[in-house]
Amino acid sequence: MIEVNELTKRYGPKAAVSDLSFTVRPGHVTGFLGPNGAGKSTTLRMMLGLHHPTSGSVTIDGRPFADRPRGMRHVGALLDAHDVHGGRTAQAHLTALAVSNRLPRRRVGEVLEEVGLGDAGGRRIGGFSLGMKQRLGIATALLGDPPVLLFDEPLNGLDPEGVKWVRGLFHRLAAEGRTVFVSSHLMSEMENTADFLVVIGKGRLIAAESLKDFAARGTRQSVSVRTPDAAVLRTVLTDEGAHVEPHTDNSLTVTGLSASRIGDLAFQNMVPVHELTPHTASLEAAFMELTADSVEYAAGDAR
Ligand SMILES: Nc1ncnc2c1ncn2[C@@H]1O[C@H](COP(=O)(O)OP(=O)(O)OP(=O)(O)O)[C@@H](O)[C@H]1O
Repeated sequence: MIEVNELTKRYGPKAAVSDLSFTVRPGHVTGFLGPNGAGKSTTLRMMLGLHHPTSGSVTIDGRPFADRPRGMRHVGALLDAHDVHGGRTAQAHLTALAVSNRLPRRRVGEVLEEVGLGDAGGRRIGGFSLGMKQRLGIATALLGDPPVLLFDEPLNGLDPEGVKWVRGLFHRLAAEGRTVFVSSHLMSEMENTADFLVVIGKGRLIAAESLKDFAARGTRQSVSVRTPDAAVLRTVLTDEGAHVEPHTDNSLTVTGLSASRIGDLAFQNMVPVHELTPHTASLEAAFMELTADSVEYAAGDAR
Protein backbone atom coordinates (compact mmCIF):
# COMPACT_ATOMS: atom_id res chain seq x y z
CA MET A 1 0.00 0.00 0.00
CA ILE A 2 1.21 3.49 -0.85
CA GLU A 3 0.24 6.30 1.52
CA VAL A 4 0.70 9.91 0.47
CA ASN A 5 0.34 12.26 3.43
CA GLU A 6 -0.12 16.01 3.00
CA LEU A 7 2.60 16.08 0.37
CA THR A 8 3.81 19.47 -0.90
CA LYS A 9 6.64 20.26 -3.34
CA ARG A 10 7.58 23.83 -4.14
CA TYR A 11 9.97 25.05 -6.82
CA GLY A 12 10.65 28.62 -5.68
CA PRO A 13 7.28 30.35 -5.44
CA LYS A 14 5.54 27.68 -7.56
CA ALA A 15 3.88 24.69 -5.89
CA ALA A 16 4.13 21.64 -8.20
CA VAL A 17 2.27 19.55 -5.57
CA SER A 18 0.08 21.01 -2.81
CA ASP A 19 -1.08 19.23 0.33
CA LEU A 20 -1.76 15.99 -1.52
CA SER A 21 -3.10 12.99 0.43
CA PHE A 22 -4.33 9.67 -0.95
CA THR A 23 -3.85 5.91 -0.61
CA VAL A 24 -3.09 3.34 -3.31
CA ARG A 25 -4.18 -0.17 -2.37
CA PRO A 26 -2.82 -3.55 -3.48
CA GLY A 27 -4.82 -5.85 -5.75
CA HIS A 28 -5.97 -3.08 -8.08
CA VAL A 29 -4.72 -1.02 -10.97
CA THR A 30 -4.94 2.60 -9.83
CA GLY A 31 -4.76 5.30 -12.47
CA PHE A 32 -3.00 8.58 -11.61
CA LEU A 33 -4.62 11.13 -13.85
CA GLY A 34 -4.18 14.82 -14.43
CA PRO A 35 -3.64 17.29 -17.24
CA ASN A 36 -0.09 18.15 -18.34
CA GLY A 37 1.84 19.80 -15.54
CA ALA A 38 -0.57 18.59 -12.85
CA GLY A 39 2.28 17.22 -10.73
CA LYS A 40 2.11 13.50 -11.50
CA SER A 41 5.80 12.98 -12.29
CA THR A 42 6.84 15.10 -9.31
CA THR A 43 4.65 12.95 -7.03
CA LEU A 44 6.02 9.69 -8.47
CA ARG A 45 9.58 10.95 -8.00
CA MET A 46 8.81 11.82 -4.37
CA MET A 47 7.37 8.31 -3.88
CA LEU A 48 10.76 6.95 -4.95
CA GLY A 49 12.79 9.39 -2.85
CA LEU A 50 14.24 11.03 -6.00
CA HIS A 51 12.77 14.39 -5.00
CA HIS A 52 12.50 15.55 -1.41
CA PRO A 53 9.11 16.94 -0.43
CA THR A 54 8.96 20.50 0.87
CA SER A 55 6.59 19.04 3.47
CA GLY A 56 4.54 15.90 4.01
CA SER A 57 5.60 12.31 3.39
CA VAL A 58 5.09 9.17 1.30
CA THR A 59 5.32 5.67 2.70
CA ILE A 60 5.28 2.38 0.83
CA ASP A 61 4.05 -0.46 3.03
CA GLY A 62 4.63 1.71 6.07
CA ARG A 63 8.13 3.05 5.33
CA PRO A 64 9.69 5.63 3.01
CA PHE A 65 11.16 3.95 -0.10
CA ALA A 66 14.63 5.26 0.78
CA ASP A 67 14.52 3.13 3.96
CA ARG A 68 13.95 -0.05 1.97
CA PRO A 69 17.18 -1.99 1.58
CA ARG A 70 15.56 -4.37 -0.91
CA GLY A 71 15.06 -1.57 -3.46
CA MET A 72 13.99 -3.11 -6.76
CA ARG A 73 12.69 -6.20 -4.98
CA HIS A 74 10.16 -4.03 -3.23
CA VAL A 75 9.25 -1.33 -5.76
CA GLY A 76 9.63 -1.45 -9.53
CA ALA A 77 9.31 1.78 -11.50
CA LEU A 78 9.23 3.08 -15.05
CA LEU A 79 9.69 6.85 -14.98
CA ASP A 80 11.16 7.74 -18.38
CA ALA A 81 11.51 5.14 -21.13
CA HIS A 82 14.20 7.27 -22.85
CA ASP A 83 16.39 7.31 -19.76
CA VAL A 84 18.56 4.38 -20.89
CA HIS A 85 22.02 4.10 -22.43
CA GLY A 86 21.40 3.76 -26.19
CA GLY A 87 24.73 2.04 -26.83
CA ARG A 88 23.90 -0.92 -24.60
CA THR A 89 21.88 -3.95 -25.58
CA ALA A 90 18.64 -4.60 -23.69
CA GLN A 91 20.26 -7.70 -22.21
CA ALA A 92 23.37 -5.78 -21.02
CA HIS A 93 21.19 -3.00 -19.54
CA LEU A 94 19.07 -5.45 -17.54
CA THR A 95 22.05 -7.61 -16.54
CA ALA A 96 23.87 -4.56 -15.12
CA LEU A 97 20.80 -3.71 -13.06
CA ALA A 98 20.35 -7.32 -11.92
CA VAL A 99 23.98 -7.58 -10.81
CA SER A 100 24.07 -4.21 -9.02
CA ASN A 101 20.82 -5.01 -7.20
CA ARG A 102 21.84 -8.60 -6.38
CA LEU A 103 18.97 -10.06 -8.39
CA PRO A 104 19.27 -13.48 -10.06
CA ARG A 105 20.56 -13.16 -13.66
CA ARG A 106 17.88 -15.55 -14.89
CA ARG A 107 15.37 -12.74 -14.32
CA VAL A 108 16.83 -10.91 -17.35
CA GLY A 109 15.67 -13.56 -19.83
CA GLU A 110 12.38 -13.99 -17.98
CA VAL A 111 11.40 -10.32 -18.08
CA LEU A 112 12.53 -9.89 -21.71
CA GLU A 113 10.22 -12.79 -22.65
CA GLU A 114 7.45 -11.39 -20.46
CA VAL A 115 7.42 -8.04 -22.29
CA GLY A 116 7.75 -9.54 -25.77
CA LEU A 117 11.40 -8.52 -26.31
CA GLY A 118 12.76 -12.07 -26.20
CA ASP A 119 14.20 -11.76 -29.72
CA ALA A 120 15.45 -8.19 -29.28
CA GLY A 121 17.58 -8.73 -26.15
CA GLY A 122 20.84 -8.65 -28.14
CA ARG A 123 19.99 -5.42 -30.00
CA ARG A 124 21.21 -1.96 -29.03
CA ILE A 125 18.59 0.13 -27.24
CA GLY A 126 19.47 3.17 -29.41
CA GLY A 127 17.71 1.45 -32.33
CA PHE A 128 14.53 0.72 -30.35
CA SER A 129 11.19 2.38 -31.18
CA LEU A 130 9.44 4.27 -28.36
CA GLY A 131 7.10 1.29 -27.94
CA MET A 132 10.07 -1.08 -27.53
CA LYS A 133 11.65 1.31 -25.02
CA GLN A 134 8.39 1.33 -23.05
CA ARG A 135 8.44 -2.47 -23.03
CA LEU A 136 12.06 -2.42 -21.85
CA GLY A 137 11.11 0.06 -19.11
CA ILE A 138 8.33 -2.27 -17.99
CA ALA A 139 10.80 -5.19 -18.04
CA THR A 140 13.13 -3.15 -15.80
CA ALA A 141 10.30 -2.46 -13.34
CA LEU A 142 9.49 -6.19 -13.22
CA LEU A 143 13.12 -7.30 -12.79
CA GLY A 144 13.00 -7.54 -8.99
CA ASP A 145 9.53 -9.21 -9.04
CA PRO A 146 8.31 -6.43 -6.71
CA PRO A 147 4.93 -6.19 -4.93
CA VAL A 148 4.65 -2.47 -5.76
CA LEU A 149 4.88 -1.08 -9.31
CA LEU A 150 4.89 2.55 -10.45
CA PHE A 151 4.58 3.51 -14.12
CA ASP A 152 4.76 7.07 -15.50
CA GLU A 153 2.84 7.29 -18.81
CA PRO A 154 3.63 3.68 -19.83
CA LEU A 155 1.13 3.66 -22.72
CA ASN A 156 2.86 6.56 -24.51
CA GLY A 157 4.10 5.42 -27.93
CA LEU A 158 2.51 1.97 -27.84
CA ASP A 159 0.44 0.78 -30.79
CA PRO A 160 -3.09 -0.60 -30.14
CA GLU A 161 -1.77 -4.15 -29.79
CA GLY A 162 0.85 -2.90 -27.30
CA VAL A 163 -1.79 -1.00 -25.31
CA LYS A 164 -3.94 -4.14 -25.13
CA TRP A 165 -0.96 -6.17 -23.97
CA VAL A 166 -0.02 -3.62 -21.25
CA ARG A 167 -3.61 -3.56 -19.97
CA GLY A 168 -3.62 -7.36 -19.71
CA LEU A 169 -0.25 -7.32 -17.93
CA PHE A 170 -1.35 -4.66 -15.40
CA HIS A 171 -4.56 -6.55 -14.65
CA ARG A 172 -2.61 -9.76 -14.10
CA LEU A 173 -0.07 -8.01 -11.83
CA ALA A 174 -2.94 -6.55 -9.78
CA ALA A 175 -4.72 -9.93 -9.65
CA GLU A 176 -1.51 -11.35 -8.14
CA GLY A 177 -2.07 -8.92 -5.25
CA ARG A 178 0.44 -6.26 -6.28
CA THR A 179 -0.02 -2.52 -6.01
CA VAL A 180 -0.06 -1.09 -9.54
CA PHE A 181 0.00 2.72 -9.90
CA VAL A 182 -0.08 4.10 -13.45
CA SER A 183 0.01 7.75 -14.51
CA SER A 184 -1.56 9.23 -17.62
CA HIS A 185 -2.86 12.58 -18.83
CA LEU A 186 -5.52 10.84 -20.95
CA MET A 187 -8.74 9.47 -19.50
CA SER A 188 -9.18 7.34 -22.64
CA GLU A 189 -6.00 5.44 -21.68
CA MET A 190 -7.24 4.76 -18.16
CA GLU A 191 -10.81 3.84 -19.05
CA ASN A 192 -10.06 0.17 -19.65
CA THR A 193 -6.88 0.03 -17.61
CA ALA A 194 -7.65 1.24 -14.07
CA ASP A 195 -10.18 0.14 -11.42
CA PHE A 196 -9.50 3.14 -9.20
CA LEU A 197 -8.50 6.69 -10.02
CA VAL A 198 -6.51 9.37 -8.27
CA VAL A 199 -7.13 12.60 -10.19
CA ILE A 200 -5.06 15.73 -9.60
CA GLY A 201 -5.02 19.20 -11.12
CA LYS A 202 -2.44 21.93 -10.47
CA GLY A 203 -0.88 19.75 -7.79
CA ARG A 204 -4.11 19.35 -5.80
CA LEU A 205 -6.31 16.31 -5.29
CA ILE A 206 -9.54 16.39 -7.29
CA ALA A 207 -10.79 12.83 -6.76
CA ALA A 208 -9.68 9.49 -5.33
CA GLU A 209 -12.32 6.86 -5.98
CA SER A 210 -13.49 3.99 -8.18
CA LEU A 211 -13.86 4.57 -11.91
CA LYS A 212 -17.62 4.06 -11.54
CA ASP A 213 -17.98 6.70 -8.81
CA PHE A 214 -15.82 9.09 -10.81
CA ALA A 215 -18.05 8.74 -13.88
CA ALA A 216 -21.13 9.45 -11.74
CA ARG A 217 -19.67 12.83 -10.74
CA GLY A 218 -19.64 14.12 -14.29
CA THR A 219 -22.39 15.08 -16.67
CA ARG A 220 -25.75 14.03 -15.27
CA GLN A 221 -27.18 10.77 -16.48
CA SER A 222 -29.86 11.15 -19.15
CA VAL A 223 -32.41 8.77 -20.63
CA SER A 224 -33.71 8.72 -24.22
CA VAL A 225 -37.40 7.83 -24.48
CA ARG A 226 -39.36 7.33 -27.71
CA THR A 227 -43.16 7.23 -27.59
CA PRO A 228 -46.10 8.09 -29.89
CA ASP A 229 -47.60 10.01 -26.90
CA ALA A 230 -44.64 12.30 -26.34
CA ALA A 231 -46.73 15.27 -25.19
CA VAL A 232 -48.54 13.20 -22.51
CA LEU A 233 -45.37 11.58 -21.22
CA ARG A 234 -43.58 14.93 -21.16
CA THR A 235 -46.27 16.32 -18.82
CA VAL A 236 -46.17 13.21 -16.59
CA LEU A 237 -42.38 13.34 -16.27
CA THR A 238 -42.21 17.11 -15.77
CA ASP A 239 -44.82 16.78 -12.97
CA GLU A 240 -42.43 14.28 -11.33
CA GLY A 241 -39.67 16.91 -11.35
CA ALA A 242 -37.69 15.69 -14.39
CA HIS A 243 -36.16 17.97 -16.98
CA VAL A 244 -37.52 16.92 -20.38
CA GLU A 245 -36.19 18.02 -23.74
CA PRO A 246 -38.54 17.10 -26.64
CA HIS A 247 -37.25 16.28 -30.14
CA THR A 248 -39.08 16.25 -33.50
CA ASP A 249 -38.98 12.43 -33.88
CA ASN A 250 -41.30 11.77 -30.89
CA SER A 251 -38.34 11.22 -28.63
CA LEU A 252 -37.54 12.90 -25.33
CA THR A 253 -34.24 13.36 -23.51
CA VAL A 254 -34.95 13.11 -19.79
CA THR A 255 -32.68 14.03 -16.89
CA GLY A 256 -33.50 13.71 -13.21
CA LEU A 257 -35.32 10.35 -13.32
CA SER A 258 -33.99 6.81 -13.75
CA ALA A 259 -34.94 4.71 -16.79
CA SER A 260 -36.89 2.28 -14.58
CA ARG A 261 -38.88 5.12 -12.93
CA ILE A 262 -39.70 6.56 -16.38
CA GLY A 263 -40.86 3.10 -17.53
CA ASP A 264 -43.08 2.70 -14.44
CA LEU A 265 -44.63 6.15 -14.88
CA ALA A 266 -45.31 5.49 -18.58
CA PHE A 267 -47.00 2.17 -17.69
CA GLN A 268 -49.12 3.75 -14.92
CA ASN A 269 -50.29 6.42 -17.37
CA MET A 270 -50.87 3.91 -20.20
CA VAL A 271 -48.31 5.59 -22.47
CA PRO A 272 -46.70 3.12 -24.91
CA VAL A 273 -42.91 3.28 -24.93
CA HIS A 274 -40.93 2.23 -28.02
CA GLU A 275 -37.47 2.97 -26.66
CA LEU A 276 -35.96 3.59 -23.23
CA THR A 277 -32.17 4.05 -23.27
CA PRO A 278 -30.12 5.24 -20.28
CA HIS A 279 -26.90 7.11 -21.12
CA THR A 280 -24.26 7.03 -18.42
CA ALA A 281 -21.90 9.98 -18.22
CA SER A 282 -18.78 9.49 -20.27
CA LEU A 283 -15.60 9.28 -18.21
CA GLU A 284 -13.91 11.69 -20.59
CA ALA A 285 -16.69 14.24 -19.97
CA ALA A 286 -16.34 13.81 -16.20
CA PHE A 287 -12.55 14.25 -16.41
CA MET A 288 -12.79 17.35 -18.61
CA GLU A 289 -15.43 18.89 -16.35
CA LEU A 290 -13.53 18.25 -13.12
CA THR A 291 -10.13 19.34 -14.38
CA ALA A 292 -11.26 22.28 -16.53
CA ASP A 293 -10.00 24.81 -13.97
CA SER A 294 -6.69 22.99 -13.55
CA VAL A 295 -5.36 22.96 -17.11
CA GLU A 296 -2.10 24.95 -17.17
CA TYR A 297 -2.14 25.89 -20.85
CA ALA A 298 -5.39 25.70 -22.81
CA ALA A 299 -5.91 26.31 -26.53
CA GLY A 300 -6.49 30.02 -27.08
CA ASP A 301 -4.08 31.04 -24.28
CA ALA A 302 -1.43 32.21 -26.77
CA ARG A 303 -1.80 35.85 -27.68
N1 LIG B 1 12.63 20.95 -11.52
C1 LIG B 1 11.59 21.79 -11.65
N2 LIG B 1 11.75 23.13 -11.49
C2 LIG B 1 10.70 23.97 -11.61
N3 LIG B 1 9.45 23.60 -11.88
C3 LIG B 1 9.23 22.28 -12.06
C4 LIG B 1 10.28 21.31 -11.96
N4 LIG B 1 9.75 20.08 -12.17
C5 LIG B 1 8.42 20.27 -12.41
N5 LIG B 1 8.11 21.58 -12.35
C6 LIG B 1 6.77 22.17 -12.54
O1 LIG B 1 5.89 21.51 -11.65
C7 LIG B 1 4.63 21.27 -12.27
C8 LIG B 1 4.32 19.78 -12.25
O2 LIG B 1 5.17 19.09 -13.15
P1 LIG B 1 5.10 17.52 -13.39
O3 LIG B 1 6.14 17.17 -14.42
O4 LIG B 1 5.16 16.82 -12.09
O5 LIG B 1 3.64 17.35 -14.01
P2 LIG B 1 2.99 16.12 -14.75
O6 LIG B 1 1.61 15.99 -14.20
O7 LIG B 1 3.87 14.94 -14.67
O8 LIG B 1 2.89 16.64 -16.25
P3 LIG B 1 3.08 15.91 -17.66
O9 LIG B 1 1.83 15.11 -17.92
O10 LIG B 1 3.20 17.10 -18.60
O11 LIG B 1 4.34 15.11 -17.57
C9 LIG B 1 4.72 21.86 -13.68
O12 LIG B 1 4.17 23.15 -13.67
C10 LIG B 1 6.21 21.91 -13.93
O13 LIG B 1 6.52 22.96 -14.82
